Amino acid sequence: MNAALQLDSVEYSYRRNTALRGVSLRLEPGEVVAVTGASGCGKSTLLHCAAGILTPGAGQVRVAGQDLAELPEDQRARLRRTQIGVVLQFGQLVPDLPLIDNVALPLLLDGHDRTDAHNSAMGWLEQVGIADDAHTVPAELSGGQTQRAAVARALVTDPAVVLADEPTGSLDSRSGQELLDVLLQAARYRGAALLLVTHDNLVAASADREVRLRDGLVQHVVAF
Ligand SMILES: Nc1ncnc2c1ncn2[C@@H]1O[C@H](COP(=O)(O)OP(=O)(O)OP(=O)(O)O)[C@@H](O)[C@H]1O
Repeated sequence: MNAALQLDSVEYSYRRNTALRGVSLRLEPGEVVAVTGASGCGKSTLLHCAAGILTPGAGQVRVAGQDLAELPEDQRARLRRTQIGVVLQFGQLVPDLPLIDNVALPLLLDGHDRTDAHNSAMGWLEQVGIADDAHTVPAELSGGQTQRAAVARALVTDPAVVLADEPTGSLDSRSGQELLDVLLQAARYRGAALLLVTHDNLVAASADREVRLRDGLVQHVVAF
């Protein structure tokens, strides 16, 4: 069976600054992997390569069996839109759009009917516990609420892979734990593979495996 996400010998350099030196990683559907390591070791670069935001200088990234580099641009964009959900530290929601529209956006961009998209968005807002805020704009909500909406938006297309870069980093510990629970439950419930970049040992311990990077290489892997 295809891995949900597979990285083979991925290298990436920012001009002369080499951030990844050949990282390989495989996530099965439903698996949760934490990527840890000191600041600057390459965690975010790894996540951005997995998301197709950055193109590796060498190596391969496969999502649901498809090599991102081999797809024509329009198919790659569609794969990214439908099979990869991304949650960043500060939700990245559209500020002027009510939550329901923010969450429905990936479906609308993919050509779904407006009513269906809104129904799915509402279902996800319920699942992450903020259905009452569906018609509120992000600026009027707390960081914890907007991050929940970001999780809903990342999952609304039923992606094969969810990539989260310090998703709890802007939250106090209680809101952070609640958000993590929402993310873990949602990913496991749907069978999405979850790659979680974190500095936090407690967050890492909630994963199935911890992949520790050092200077752009996998230093070691811990299975929990
Ligand atoms: N846009 C950029 N231009 C040049 N160098 C960069 C850029 N982004 C990251 N780097 C460098 O690449 C290396 C890896 O950075 P990256 O952000 O992936 O690390 P990180 O482990 O996510 O760090 P942090 O935990 O601080 O977020 C670092 O040396 C960093 O300085």
